[in-house]
Amino acid sequence: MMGAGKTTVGKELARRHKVRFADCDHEIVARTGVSIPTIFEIEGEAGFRRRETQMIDELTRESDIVIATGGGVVTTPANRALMHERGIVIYLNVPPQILYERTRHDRNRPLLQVDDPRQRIIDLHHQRDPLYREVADLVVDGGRGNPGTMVRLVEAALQHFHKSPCKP
Ligand SMILES: Nc1ncnc2c1ncn2[C@@H]1O[C@H](COP(=O)(O)OP(=O)(O)O)[C@@H](O)[C@H]1O
Ligand SMILES: O=C(O)C1=C[C@@H](OP(=O)(O)O)[C@@H](O)[C@H](O)C1
Ligand SMILES: [Mg+2]
Repeated sequence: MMGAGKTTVGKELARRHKVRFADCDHEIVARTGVSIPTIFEIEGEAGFRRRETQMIDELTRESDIVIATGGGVVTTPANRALMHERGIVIYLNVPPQILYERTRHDRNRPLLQVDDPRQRIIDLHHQRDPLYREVADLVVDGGRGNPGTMVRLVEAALQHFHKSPCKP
């Protein structure tokens, strides 16, 4: 979910393991030359989702990479299939109240620019939680732990996890 720490934790995880890090949103911004809110404004959420699917397809072809997705990536079935087939998918599960506290001052997430962002987060979390669980290989529960703690929880979960390579 937005505010779970995908960008922060993913970057640190990649740094510690000396592999490339890519943030799907940042890659889209770099390619289009405009911000996420501007893409939503001009092309709507549907336009953003098309760009997101294109980027997930590109990034998941790479090896030795940690990819932070945007929180809405799971709403597109094609993305769920690509992630599941090509990667080890980690769901950072963080309670809505903490997600709200972390995102309340940020203006860069168009879906939260509403009258009641706290309720919006509760609703999105409720809708998406089953999808996150469907696609995830690992669920890491995080709440008050700092980013370093989250990175170590992810590493511990990965240590005991082995996924067979995908079939051609
Ligand atoms: N474990 C954590 N503890 C405290 N703050 C965090 C933690 N993880 C992320 N943050 C902060 O929360 C905000 C959102 O984090 P971010 O990595 O952008 O989340 P996401 O990419 O999942 O939306 C940032 O300000 C970040 O510094
Ligand atoms: O949850 C979502 O639908 C979104 C999450 C955002 O990324 P973060 O999860 O990194 O905030 C970004 O992709 C866009 O604003 C939409
Ligand atoms: Mg992010």
